[in-house]
Amino acid sequence: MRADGPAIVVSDIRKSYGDLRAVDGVSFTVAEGEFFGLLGPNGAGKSTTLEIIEGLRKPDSGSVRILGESPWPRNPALLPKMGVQLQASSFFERLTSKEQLQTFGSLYGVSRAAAVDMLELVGLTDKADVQENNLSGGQRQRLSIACALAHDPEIVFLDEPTAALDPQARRNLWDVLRAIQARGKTIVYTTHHLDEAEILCDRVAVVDKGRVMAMGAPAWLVRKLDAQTQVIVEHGTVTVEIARNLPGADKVIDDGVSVIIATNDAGLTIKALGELDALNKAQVRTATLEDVFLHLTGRAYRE
Ligand SMILES: Nc1ncnc2c1ncn2[C@@H]1O[C@H](COP(=O)(O)OP(=O)(O)OP(=O)(O)O)[C@@H](O)[C@H]1O
Repeated sequence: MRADGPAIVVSDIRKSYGDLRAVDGVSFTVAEGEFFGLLGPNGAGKSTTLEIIEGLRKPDSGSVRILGESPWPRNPALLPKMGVQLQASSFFERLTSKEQLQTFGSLYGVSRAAAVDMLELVGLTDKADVQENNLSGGQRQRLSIACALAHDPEIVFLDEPTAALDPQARRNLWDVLRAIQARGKTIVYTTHHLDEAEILCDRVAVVDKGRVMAMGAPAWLVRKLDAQTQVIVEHGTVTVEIARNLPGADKVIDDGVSVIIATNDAGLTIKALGELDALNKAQVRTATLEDVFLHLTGRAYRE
């Protein structure tokens, strides 16, 4: 039963492997059309959480509802509504990109033309007749996302789709993910790239050691930290003495290249620097999700 409720409801799921609590009481909801990120370092429990939600793994306890239904035990009614891309993608041998998509699509009775449309969405139209083994890593990743979308599901699960890609391929894939969301799909994805999650996700759950440490819009999580802003001006522009006396300024460091001013009121500090004509080449660094992670766990984030 479901009357426009959330697309996904996860309630207190747990999964242990022997003594290891891989998922230790995780709960969250995802709204329809939302881009939701599970993020955290390697081994945090993201994949296990995702696989439980996808109905690929049975939780020790807790429950999951997808579009109002339970994905476990295997629920055939849900399969056409879900697109799943696993961390290790597998393709049919020796088929071209187009044939891969048509084959995946045919499993769900999708027309050959509709399946091929997905090639355009992921920017692979010009590789339609290229065999999968001749694609680059980034292109193969895009093909595997297209295969997860071949049957036009409502919800798309992507496990580390940007892992192992170079920075350029990663950015290209961001455009693909945004295009998928623009089609109204609900996206749940895992990543260990905090910068990427900050840019792409409507909301994130920061996961560490099987637990959700914080959840919300990235900008909200960062703002809630109430961290200092750093205003960085070129060395020689202002002296440390002057910088320390600027309104809002707290700590000041001169490292010989820059004068770094940690401020509690960036607006006031920048205004005063402007009046001193000291803003040429200035940079402003605000807190990021990395600072949120550090604050939550007491350890620096390692990708
Ligand atoms: N089948 C399994 N048997 C035993 N331990 C497992 C199994 N699957 C996962 N684990 C362990 O559970 C923990 C969580 O793993 P999981 O793959 O969910 O983390 P993750 O956050 O997705 O990490 P990664 O980004 O490296 O994939 C890890 O310590 C992992 O070694």
